[in-house]
Amino acid sequence: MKWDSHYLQENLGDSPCTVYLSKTHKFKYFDANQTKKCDNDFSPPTEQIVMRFQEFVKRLKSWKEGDKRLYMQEPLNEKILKSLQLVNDILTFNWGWARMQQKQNNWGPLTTNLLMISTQGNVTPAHFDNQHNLFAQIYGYKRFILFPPEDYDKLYPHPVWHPHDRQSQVDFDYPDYTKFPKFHDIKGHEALLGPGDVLYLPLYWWHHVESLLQTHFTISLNFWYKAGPNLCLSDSTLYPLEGYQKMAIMRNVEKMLVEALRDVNEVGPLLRTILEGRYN
Ligand SMILES: O=C(O)CCC(=O)C(=O)O
Ligand SMILES: [Fe+2]
Repeated sequence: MKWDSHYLQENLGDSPCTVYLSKTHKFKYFDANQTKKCDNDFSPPTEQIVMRFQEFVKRLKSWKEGDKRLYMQEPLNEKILKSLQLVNDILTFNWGWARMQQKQNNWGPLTTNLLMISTQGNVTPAHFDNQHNLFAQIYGYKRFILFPPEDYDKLYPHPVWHPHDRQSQVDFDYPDYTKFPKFHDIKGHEALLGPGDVLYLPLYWWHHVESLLQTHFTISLNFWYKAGPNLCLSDSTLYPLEGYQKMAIMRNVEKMLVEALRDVNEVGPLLRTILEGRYN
Protein backbone atom coordinates (compact mmCIF):
# COMPACT_ATOMS: atom_id res chain seq x y z
CA MET A 1 0.00 0.00 0.00
CA LYS A 2 3.02 2.30 0.13
CA TRP A 3 3.31 2.24 -3.66
CA ASP A 4 2.19 5.81 -4.34
CA SER A 5 3.45 7.80 -7.33
CA HIS A 6 6.30 9.35 -5.34
CA TYR A 7 7.59 5.99 -4.05
CA LEU A 8 7.31 4.40 -7.50
CA GLN A 9 9.07 7.39 -9.06
CA GLU A 10 11.95 6.98 -6.62
CA ASN A 11 12.21 3.27 -7.28
CA LEU A 12 11.42 2.92 -11.00
CA GLY A 13 13.30 6.13 -11.83
CA ASP A 14 14.63 6.13 -15.36
CA SER A 15 13.35 2.67 -16.34
CA PRO A 16 11.60 2.77 -19.71
CA CYS A 17 7.88 2.10 -19.64
CA THR A 18 5.10 1.71 -22.19
CA VAL A 19 2.51 4.47 -22.23
CA TYR A 20 -0.66 4.59 -24.33
CA LEU A 21 -2.10 7.94 -25.39
CA SER A 22 -5.74 8.40 -26.34
CA LYS A 23 -7.76 11.40 -27.51
CA THR A 24 -10.90 9.82 -26.05
CA HIS A 25 -11.49 8.16 -22.68
CA LYS A 26 -11.34 4.73 -24.32
CA PHE A 27 -8.20 2.60 -24.49
CA LYS A 28 -9.27 -0.31 -26.67
CA TYR A 29 -6.51 -2.92 -26.85
CA PHE A 30 -5.20 -3.98 -30.27
CA ASP A 31 -2.50 -6.36 -31.45
CA ALA A 32 -0.14 -4.40 -33.71
CA ASN A 33 1.07 -7.68 -35.30
CA GLN A 34 -2.43 -8.42 -36.62
CA THR A 35 -3.03 -5.09 -38.39
CA LYS A 36 -1.74 -6.25 -41.79
CA LYS A 37 -4.60 -8.78 -42.09
CA CYS A 38 -7.08 -5.88 -42.28
CA ASP A 39 -6.20 -4.56 -45.77
CA ASN A 40 -5.22 -1.13 -44.39
CA ASP A 41 -8.72 -0.90 -43.00
CA PHE A 42 -7.59 -0.46 -39.42
CA SER A 43 -6.54 2.72 -37.67
CA PRO A 44 -5.10 2.21 -34.18
CA PRO A 45 -7.33 3.87 -31.55
CA THR A 46 -4.39 4.68 -29.27
CA GLU A 47 -0.78 5.69 -29.72
CA GLN A 48 1.93 3.70 -27.97
CA ILE A 49 5.11 5.42 -26.77
CA VAL A 50 7.99 4.52 -24.48
CA MET A 51 9.24 7.00 -21.89
CA ARG A 52 11.21 7.00 -18.68
CA PHE A 53 9.05 6.35 -15.64
CA GLN A 54 9.95 9.66 -13.96
CA GLU A 55 8.99 11.48 -17.19
CA PHE A 56 5.65 9.68 -17.16
CA VAL A 57 4.94 10.71 -13.56
CA LYS A 58 5.76 14.32 -14.44
CA ARG A 59 3.26 14.23 -17.32
CA LEU A 60 0.72 12.48 -15.11
CA LYS A 61 0.95 15.15 -12.41
CA SER A 62 0.49 18.01 -14.89
CA TRP A 63 -2.26 16.22 -16.86
CA LYS A 64 -5.58 18.05 -17.04
CA GLU A 65 -8.99 17.36 -18.57
CA GLY A 66 -8.80 18.06 -22.33
CA ASP A 67 -5.20 16.80 -22.68
CA LYS A 68 -4.54 13.48 -24.37
CA ARG A 69 -5.25 10.80 -21.80
CA LEU A 70 -2.41 8.63 -20.49
CA TYR A 71 -2.30 4.96 -19.54
CA MET A 72 0.98 3.36 -18.49
CA GLN A 73 0.97 -0.44 -18.74
CA GLU A 74 4.23 -2.24 -18.07
CA PRO A 75 5.05 -5.67 -16.62
CA LEU A 76 7.12 -5.51 -13.44
CA ASN A 77 9.95 -7.90 -14.22
CA GLU A 78 13.75 -8.04 -14.09
CA LYS A 79 13.91 -5.69 -17.11
CA ILE A 80 12.50 -2.76 -15.17
CA LEU A 81 13.08 -3.72 -11.52
CA LYS A 82 16.40 -2.18 -10.57
CA SER A 83 15.55 -1.18 -7.02
CA LEU A 84 16.19 -3.67 -4.25
CA GLN A 85 13.46 -2.01 -2.26
CA LEU A 86 10.78 -2.81 -4.86
CA VAL A 87 12.04 -6.39 -5.16
CA ASN A 88 11.78 -6.68 -1.37
CA ASP A 89 8.24 -5.27 -1.45
CA ILE A 90 7.27 -7.88 -4.03
CA LEU A 91 8.74 -10.62 -1.83
CA THR A 92 6.43 -9.50 0.99
CA PHE A 93 3.28 -10.03 -1.13
CA ASN A 94 1.09 -12.78 0.28
CA TRP A 95 2.44 -15.41 -2.14
CA GLY A 96 1.28 -18.25 0.13
CA TRP A 97 -2.33 -17.14 -0.32
CA ALA A 98 -1.89 -16.71 -4.09
CA ARG A 99 -0.30 -20.16 -4.39
CA MET A 100 -3.16 -21.66 -2.40
CA GLN A 101 -5.70 -20.10 -4.79
CA GLN A 102 -3.69 -21.35 -7.76
CA LYS A 103 -3.62 -24.89 -6.38
CA GLN A 104 -7.21 -25.07 -5.14
CA ASN A 105 -8.61 -23.70 -8.38
CA ASN A 106 -6.36 -25.65 -10.72
CA TRP A 107 -4.77 -22.69 -12.48
CA GLY A 108 -1.60 -23.13 -14.48
CA PRO A 109 1.64 -21.23 -13.75
CA LEU A 110 1.88 -17.50 -13.05
CA THR A 111 3.06 -16.02 -16.36
CA THR A 112 3.25 -12.25 -16.02
CA ASN A 113 1.89 -9.16 -14.34
CA LEU A 114 1.04 -5.64 -15.41
CA LEU A 115 1.53 -2.41 -13.48
CA MET A 116 -1.17 0.02 -14.66
CA ILE A 117 -1.26 3.76 -14.01
CA SER A 118 -4.22 5.55 -15.54
CA THR A 119 -5.54 9.10 -15.66
CA GLN A 120 -8.98 9.44 -14.06
CA GLY A 121 -11.92 8.56 -16.30
CA ASN A 122 -9.99 6.20 -18.59
CA VAL A 123 -11.95 3.20 -19.82
CA THR A 124 -10.68 -0.19 -20.89
CA PRO A 125 -13.58 -1.38 -23.09
CA ALA A 126 -15.19 -4.80 -22.65
CA HIS A 127 -12.93 -7.72 -23.53
CA PHE A 128 -11.84 -11.08 -22.17
CA ASP A 129 -8.36 -12.51 -21.56
CA ASN A 130 -6.97 -16.01 -22.05
CA GLN A 131 -5.63 -16.24 -18.52
CA HIS A 132 -6.89 -16.17 -14.93
CA ASN A 133 -6.27 -12.81 -13.30
CA LEU A 134 -5.73 -11.69 -9.71
CA PHE A 135 -6.29 -7.95 -10.04
CA ALA A 136 -5.01 -5.81 -7.14
CA GLN A 137 -6.08 -2.20 -6.69
CA ILE A 138 -3.41 -0.01 -5.09
CA TYR A 139 -4.47 3.64 -5.42
CA GLY A 140 -7.77 5.24 -6.46
CA TYR A 141 -10.92 3.40 -7.47
CA LYS A 142 -11.84 1.23 -10.42
CA ARG A 143 -15.29 0.11 -11.52
CA PHE A 144 -15.54 -3.24 -13.25
CA ILE A 145 -18.55 -4.47 -15.16
CA LEU A 146 -18.27 -8.22 -15.54
CA PHE A 147 -20.07 -10.65 -17.83
CA PRO A 148 -19.74 -14.44 -17.89
CA PRO A 149 -18.32 -16.30 -20.93
CA GLU A 150 -21.91 -17.36 -21.80
CA ASP A 151 -22.61 -13.74 -22.87
CA TYR A 152 -20.38 -14.23 -25.94
CA ASP A 153 -23.36 -13.88 -28.30
CA LYS A 154 -24.53 -10.63 -26.66
CA LEU A 155 -21.11 -8.94 -26.79
CA TYR A 156 -20.15 -9.69 -30.41
CA PRO A 157 -16.36 -10.10 -30.18
CA HIS A 158 -14.28 -9.10 -33.22
CA PRO A 159 -13.12 -12.08 -35.36
CA VAL A 160 -10.09 -13.99 -33.98
CA TRP A 161 -7.75 -12.72 -36.75
CA HIS A 162 -8.65 -9.06 -36.12
CA PRO A 163 -6.27 -6.71 -34.22
CA HIS A 164 -9.14 -6.26 -31.73
CA ASP A 165 -9.45 -10.04 -31.15
CA ARG A 166 -11.05 -10.70 -27.70
CA GLN A 167 -12.59 -7.19 -27.60
CA SER A 168 -16.33 -6.55 -27.91
CA GLN A 169 -17.40 -4.68 -31.06
CA VAL A 170 -20.17 -2.96 -29.09
CA ASP A 171 -19.49 0.64 -28.13
CA PHE A 172 -20.99 0.81 -24.63
CA ASP A 173 -21.49 4.60 -24.94
CA TYR A 174 -23.45 4.40 -28.21
CA PRO A 175 -24.56 0.78 -28.75
CA ASP A 176 -25.65 0.05 -32.32
CA TYR A 177 -28.70 -2.12 -31.57
CA THR A 178 -29.36 -2.73 -35.27
CA LYS A 179 -26.00 -4.44 -35.71
CA PHE A 180 -25.86 -5.90 -32.21
CA PRO A 181 -29.51 -6.57 -31.15
CA LYS A 182 -28.69 -9.08 -28.39
CA PHE A 183 -26.79 -6.39 -26.47
CA HIS A 184 -30.30 -5.30 -25.35
CA ASP A 185 -30.48 -8.39 -23.13
CA ILE A 186 -27.14 -7.99 -21.39
CA LYS A 187 -26.90 -7.68 -17.60
CA GLY A 188 -23.53 -7.26 -15.92
CA HIS A 189 -22.12 -7.71 -12.44
CA GLU A 190 -20.59 -4.57 -10.98
CA ALA A 191 -17.49 -4.55 -8.78
CA LEU A 192 -16.04 -1.40 -7.23
CA LEU A 193 -12.40 -1.79 -6.27
CA GLY A 194 -10.53 0.46 -3.86
CA PRO A 195 -7.02 0.34 -2.38
CA GLY A 196 -6.29 -3.11 -0.94
CA ASP A 197 -8.99 -4.94 -2.89
CA VAL A 198 -8.13 -7.95 -5.05
CA LEU A 199 -10.57 -9.13 -7.71
CA TYR A 200 -10.39 -12.62 -9.16
CA LEU A 201 -11.22 -12.51 -12.86
CA PRO A 202 -11.62 -16.02 -14.24
CA LEU A 203 -10.29 -16.55 -17.75
CA TYR A 204 -12.76 -15.70 -20.53
CA TRP A 205 -14.86 -13.52 -18.21
CA TRP A 206 -15.66 -10.27 -19.96
CA HIS A 207 -14.66 -7.05 -18.21
CA HIS A 208 -15.19 -3.34 -18.86
CA VAL A 209 -13.01 -1.23 -16.53
CA GLU A 210 -13.22 2.45 -15.59
CA SER A 211 -10.83 4.54 -13.50
CA LEU A 212 -13.15 6.61 -11.32
CA LEU A 213 -12.85 10.33 -10.69
CA GLN A 214 -12.12 10.39 -6.92
CA THR A 215 -8.37 10.62 -7.50
CA HIS A 216 -6.41 12.29 -10.29
CA PHE A 217 -5.07 8.89 -11.37
CA THR A 218 -5.26 5.21 -10.37
CA ILE A 219 -2.61 2.52 -9.75
CA SER A 220 -3.25 -1.22 -10.12
CA LEU A 221 -1.19 -4.39 -10.44
CA ASN A 222 -2.51 -7.63 -11.88
CA PHE A 223 -1.19 -11.20 -11.96
CA TRP A 224 -2.00 -13.52 -14.87
CA TYR A 225 -2.09 -17.29 -14.51
CA LYS A 226 -2.25 -19.76 -17.40
CA ALA A 227 -5.36 -21.86 -17.87
CA GLY A 228 -5.35 -25.19 -16.03
CA PRO A 229 -5.68 -28.61 -17.71
CA ASN A 230 -9.51 -28.48 -17.76
CA LEU A 231 -9.43 -26.22 -20.84
CA CYS A 232 -8.31 -29.27 -22.86
CA LEU A 233 -10.96 -31.91 -23.44
CA SER A 234 -10.04 -35.36 -22.15
CA ASP A 235 -11.60 -38.62 -20.91
CA SER A 236 -12.23 -36.96 -17.55
CA THR A 237 -14.01 -33.90 -18.98
CA LEU A 238 -17.45 -33.40 -17.45
CA TYR A 239 -20.44 -32.83 -19.78
CA PRO A 240 -22.32 -30.68 -20.62
CA LEU A 241 -19.37 -28.37 -21.22
CA GLU A 242 -19.21 -25.01 -19.48
CA GLY A 243 -19.35 -21.63 -21.24
CA TYR A 244 -15.59 -21.04 -21.18
CA GLN A 245 -14.91 -24.48 -22.68
CA LYS A 246 -17.35 -23.79 -25.52
CA MET A 247 -15.67 -20.44 -26.08
CA ALA A 248 -12.32 -22.22 -26.47
CA ILE A 249 -13.90 -24.55 -29.05
CA MET A 250 -15.38 -21.65 -31.04
CA ARG A 251 -12.07 -19.81 -31.07
CA ASN A 252 -10.22 -22.92 -32.20
CA VAL A 253 -12.69 -23.62 -35.04
CA GLU A 254 -12.38 -20.01 -36.20
CA LYS A 255 -8.58 -20.09 -36.02
CA MET A 256 -8.46 -23.36 -37.94
CA LEU A 257 -10.61 -21.94 -40.75
CA VAL A 258 -8.46 -18.81 -41.05
CA GLU A 259 -5.36 -20.97 -41.24
CA ALA A 260 -6.82 -23.43 -43.75
CA LEU A 261 -8.50 -20.88 -46.04
CA ARG A 262 -5.69 -18.30 -45.84
CA ASP A 263 -8.22 -15.57 -46.60
CA VAL A 264 -10.21 -14.02 -43.76
CA ASN A 265 -12.98 -13.04 -46.22
CA GLU A 266 -13.74 -16.69 -46.91
CA VAL A 267 -14.42 -17.62 -43.28
CA GLY A 268 -17.94 -16.12 -43.05
CA PRO A 269 -19.27 -17.64 -46.31
CA LEU A 270 -17.92 -21.08 -45.35
CA LEU A 271 -19.49 -20.94 -41.88
CA ARG A 272 -22.80 -19.85 -43.45
CA THR A 273 -22.67 -22.79 -45.88
CA ILE A 274 -22.31 -25.19 -42.96
CA LEU A 275 -25.20 -23.54 -41.11
CA GLU A 276 -27.85 -22.28 -43.47
CA GLY A 277 -30.83 -24.57 -44.01
CA ARG A 278 -29.02 -27.22 -41.99
CA TYR A 279 -28.48 -26.08 -38.40
CA ASN A 280 -30.66 -22.96 -38.26
O1 LIG B 1 -7.68 -1.97 -15.38
C1 LIG B 1 -7.83 -1.87 -16.60
O2 LIG B 1 -7.98 -0.78 -17.16
C2 LIG B 1 -7.84 -3.10 -17.45
C3 LIG B 1 -7.42 -4.33 -16.70
C4 LIG B 1 -7.56 -5.57 -17.49
O3 LIG B 1 -8.18 -5.64 -18.52
C5 LIG B 1 -6.92 -6.79 -16.97
O4 LIG B 1 -6.24 -6.74 -15.94
O5 LIG B 1 -7.08 -7.84 -17.60
FE1 LIG C 1 -8.26 -7.63 -19.29
